[in-house]
Amino acid sequence: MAIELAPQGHERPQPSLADPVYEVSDLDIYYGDHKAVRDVNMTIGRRQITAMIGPSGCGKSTVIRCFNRMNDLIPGARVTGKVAYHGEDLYGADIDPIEVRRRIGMVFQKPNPFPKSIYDNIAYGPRVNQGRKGRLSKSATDDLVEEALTGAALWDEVKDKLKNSALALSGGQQQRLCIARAIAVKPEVILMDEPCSALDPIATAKIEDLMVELAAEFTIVIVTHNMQQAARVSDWTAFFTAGVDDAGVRHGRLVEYDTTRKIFESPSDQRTEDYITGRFG
Ligand SMILES: Nc1ncnc2c1ncn2[C@@H]1O[C@H](COP(=O)(O)OP(=O)(O)OP(=O)(O)O)[C@@H](O)[C@H]1O
Repeated sequence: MAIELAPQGHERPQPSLADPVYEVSDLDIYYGDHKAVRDVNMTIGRRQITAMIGPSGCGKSTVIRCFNRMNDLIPGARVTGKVAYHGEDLYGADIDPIEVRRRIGMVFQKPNPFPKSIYDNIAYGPRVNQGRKGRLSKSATDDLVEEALTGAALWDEVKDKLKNSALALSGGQQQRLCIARAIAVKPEVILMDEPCSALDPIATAKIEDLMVELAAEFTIVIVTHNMQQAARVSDWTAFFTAGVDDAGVRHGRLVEYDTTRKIFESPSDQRTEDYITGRFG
């Protein structure tokens, strides 16, 4: 299978971890007594696009949910090891997980707009964040809505129907709306868990282009089942797999993490090579 790396028009700077956003060390993640993922060590760089790939059940979603403490919402989920965010322990006692989730945006597999107008979907987050500082003025809100929809490459398609229900948009438009809603609160990081798996190839291509554009401003981590997608858009790729230990227990683990070029052109680990060449998974 030929895998195309960064097609024309996707010009990205050289991959760099010089400015780390996350430093993950010896991370193990449990659901109850089951250690679902073990020994994750990786650094995620600012304004890099980092893809997490691997066969079903290897723990990609479990790991990405640790990057904004979404796992806290799953009963029995807990972590050991460290997820440092700008050097600070994201799981430290003084860290407010709600604030974490406000600062680190997330886009899910299935577009999930609120059952509100397009405008209100975008205005909601900035209005909540404004909170006690008083109401956001109409013109400031209008500006924020336009800026976020433009940033998510949706403005031209919706600018004449901002009061219409978001649920009337196509799936691809809804997903771009969800991205606009995420960027409206000006996060530093956007986590995307299989953001294109419910979309057709044209809508997928638009989201891929958008990811590359957004990476000029945001740090992006994406889980994808689609290796071609990882190869096309990401700067760094983490390959996970699941294996059974001596006690017969199945754990997900990070096999190899490197630049996307290295992972797809000359992986160091045989398991990575088998996966990307389609011999496994
Ligand atoms: N909410 C949960 N409660 C208990 N176990 C879970 C939960 N979510 C995931 N797991 C387990 O954790 C392991 C990793 O699952 P996870 O969904 O993170 O893998 P994945 O690589 O994202 O899979 P997929 O590609 O199929 O989405 C699996 O063994 C799964 O059964």
